Amino acid sequence: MSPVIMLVVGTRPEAIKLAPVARALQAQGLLPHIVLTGQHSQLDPSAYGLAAHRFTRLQCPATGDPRVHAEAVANAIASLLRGAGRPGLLIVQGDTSSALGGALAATAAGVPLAHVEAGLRSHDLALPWPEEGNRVAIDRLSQLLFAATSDNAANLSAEGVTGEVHVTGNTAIDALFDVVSSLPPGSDGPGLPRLLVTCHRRENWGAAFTPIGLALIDLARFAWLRIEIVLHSNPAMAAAARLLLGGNPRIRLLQPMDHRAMVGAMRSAHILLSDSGGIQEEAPALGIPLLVLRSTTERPEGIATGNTLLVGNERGEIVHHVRRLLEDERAYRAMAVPAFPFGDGKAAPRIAALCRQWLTRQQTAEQALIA
Ligand SMILES: CC(=O)N[C@@H]1[C@@H](OP(=O)(O)OP(=O)(O)OC[C@H]2O[C@@H](n3ccc(=O)[nH]c3=O)[C@H](O)[C@@H]2O)O[C@H](CO)[C@@H](O)[C@@H]1O
Repeated sequence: MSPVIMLVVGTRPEAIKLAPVARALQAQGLLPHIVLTGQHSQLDPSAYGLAAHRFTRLQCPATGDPRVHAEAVANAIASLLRGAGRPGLLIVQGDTSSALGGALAATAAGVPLAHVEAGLRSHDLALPWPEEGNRVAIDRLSQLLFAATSDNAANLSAEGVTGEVHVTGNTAIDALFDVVSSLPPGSDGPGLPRLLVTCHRRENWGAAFTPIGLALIDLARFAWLRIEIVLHSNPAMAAAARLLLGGNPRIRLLQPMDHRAMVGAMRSAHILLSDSGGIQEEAPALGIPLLVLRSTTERPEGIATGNTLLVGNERGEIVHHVRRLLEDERAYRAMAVPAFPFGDGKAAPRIAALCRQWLTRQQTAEQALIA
């Protein structure tokens, strides 16, 4: 019987980034077992190709305190691991409380742990919170660490992690390429310049969203600028956006969309304004300038290639940087050259091959012990 590989999925980005890994593991003759934690309760596995695999749904919806949620996920997965079909490897992705819960459960059960998107660091435990602390802890516990970039691997080496580190690229680019190859050619044409916005990070919740919203209202005075904000499944963020922007005829509020529609929307945008981690990886590959609504990032590679720029969440700064890109053709073009610092779209097959090799080595070592 081929080894079972358990993959923990709690949120939309984890589904997007682990679906290519599940497919690649299957191609290696391994058996993916998707564990849906319920952190994003509306997550539909079939929307990401995950329903093709064996999957188990846990009832661990996100809670106000991510530490409480991580513990709930850890307990739920621990009981799974005590049951039949103990996996040869448990894989988590990124930095959510679902990922941390999976890592804690695997470690407690003595199940080997692999981390996809290992080594991302803002080097500030308070920002983003709790993600920076989650990913440091997960990396400390992992036997296999799949770093997207050499910068990420250097972070791991500096921390003296004990697991095996491999630079593989980020599977976000695998997923992006899959989607782009399925989209009709070209975008919806030049049209009016489109500013596409997403905003969901904890540090931009509540009152912190106000300056961002006011900046969009300021920018909406340019009648020739089409502004669209894609709402997030997080009810707090959607409510804040509706309250501040809902009545503005020049700002369209869009419902969360599936990944294919989102990539299509990003590809036809003139400028992206977002606090998203995944969009920081996708924008350079799409060649769409991205202004990041954060004061720090664990993805400095996109800044180094000139595709992304940190603008924070101050009203004046946001307006200034959007206007600069709209009015300064040279500045715009400098940010609009496609670049691939986060990978070549082949990260998932690399990760799957490395998992296969690691399992084979483990089996050989165990047999040698018995012999
Ligand atoms: C601190 C931090 O940065 N943490 C990140 C956070 O993920 P995130 O910030 O990337 O989260 P989002 O922005 O929600 O997702 C983005 C993806 O969703 C697609 N999208 C967007 C809107 C929509 O309507 N439909 C869509 O399909 C979009 O194209 C993109 O691919 O947690 C992940 C898991 O641990 C981490 O990996 C990741 O570091």
